[in-house]
Amino acid sequence: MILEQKIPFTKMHGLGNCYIYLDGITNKLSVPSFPDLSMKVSDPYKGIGSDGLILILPSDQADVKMRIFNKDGSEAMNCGNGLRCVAKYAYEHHLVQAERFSIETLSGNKQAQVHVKNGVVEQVTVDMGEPILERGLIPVAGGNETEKVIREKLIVDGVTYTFTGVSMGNPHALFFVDHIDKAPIHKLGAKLADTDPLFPNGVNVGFVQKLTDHEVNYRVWERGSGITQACGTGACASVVASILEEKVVKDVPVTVHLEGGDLTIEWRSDTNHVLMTGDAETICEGFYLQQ
Ligand SMILES: N[C@@H](CCC[C@H](N)C(=O)O)C(=O)O
Repeated sequence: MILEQKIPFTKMHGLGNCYIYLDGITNKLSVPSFPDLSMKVSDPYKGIGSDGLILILPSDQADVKMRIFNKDGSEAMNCGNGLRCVAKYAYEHHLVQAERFSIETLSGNKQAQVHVKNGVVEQVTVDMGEPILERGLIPVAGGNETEKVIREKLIVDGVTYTFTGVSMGNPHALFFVDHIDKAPIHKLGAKLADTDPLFPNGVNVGFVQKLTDHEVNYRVWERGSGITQACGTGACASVVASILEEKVVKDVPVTVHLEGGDLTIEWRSDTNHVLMTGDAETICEGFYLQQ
C-alpha cells in the first residue's frame, strides 16, 4: 500500500522568481529528502512548478532560518528573492512580531525590514551584508586567491568575453553587454553555470547593461535552475560589479530592471553592506501529496 502524505505549502514569488515555501516552524516536516522534493515540486507538469524549494525553519541564532534548494536539488548558500518572501511570510504568519528581524542563511544572518500597509507586507528591505570579492572565496579558479576578479578574460568557442566575479554568499559572474536583448544568456549560461572548471562551485551567470548612473538592466541564468525571471543576489552582484567596473558609484540607490520587475540596490561605503529593497508576493497555498 502506498501512503500519501499531505505537505502544506505556500507558493511565493519575488519578481517572478518563484519557490515552494514549507513552514517548518508551524508544521513538522517529515520529508525524507529535501533535494528530491525540490526536484519534484519544481516540475511544472508532475509537480507544482517553481524555481526550487525554500524551507522556513526555527533558528538558534536568528529569528527564523531559511534553507534554499535549486530546481536540480542542489542547496544554495543564499537567495535574495527568497529572503524577501521569507520575511513577508514570517511577519504575516506571526512567526515574528517586530518589523525588523533576522534570518539565518548558510551565508550568515541577514537583517530584514518589512514595509507594511494594513497588515500586509508590500516591500521588504534586506541587508545582504558585505560582498565577497576575493578570487579564492567567490570562488574562481586560477590566479592569486586574494585578488579581486575584475574584467577577467574568458574564451568560449573562440569568442573572448570579460566578466567580473562577485559572491553575495553565492557565486556570480557578471558580463556587461551593450544591449540586454543581445546577451548570450543561453550560450554562456549553459556552458558556465554548473560544470565549468573555472567556477569550482558553479556560478550564477548574469548580464548587465548600464542605462544611466542609477539604472541597469540585468538578466540571469541561475546555477541549478537555469533562466529565471529574477535573482536577488544577482541584482546585488550586478550593482557591485557595476561599481567595481566604474559604471556607477557607491551610496547611490540603483534601480535594477529584471525580467520580472525592479529591485533597488545600494552598496554603502559606511558599512560596506549591500541593501536590497523590493516586492514579495504570495501566489497560492495548498497541500502537496507526497508518495
Ligand atoms: N534566485 C536566487 C538565488 C538562488 C540560488 C542560486 N541559484 C545559487 O545556486 O546560488 C536569488 O534571488 O538570489
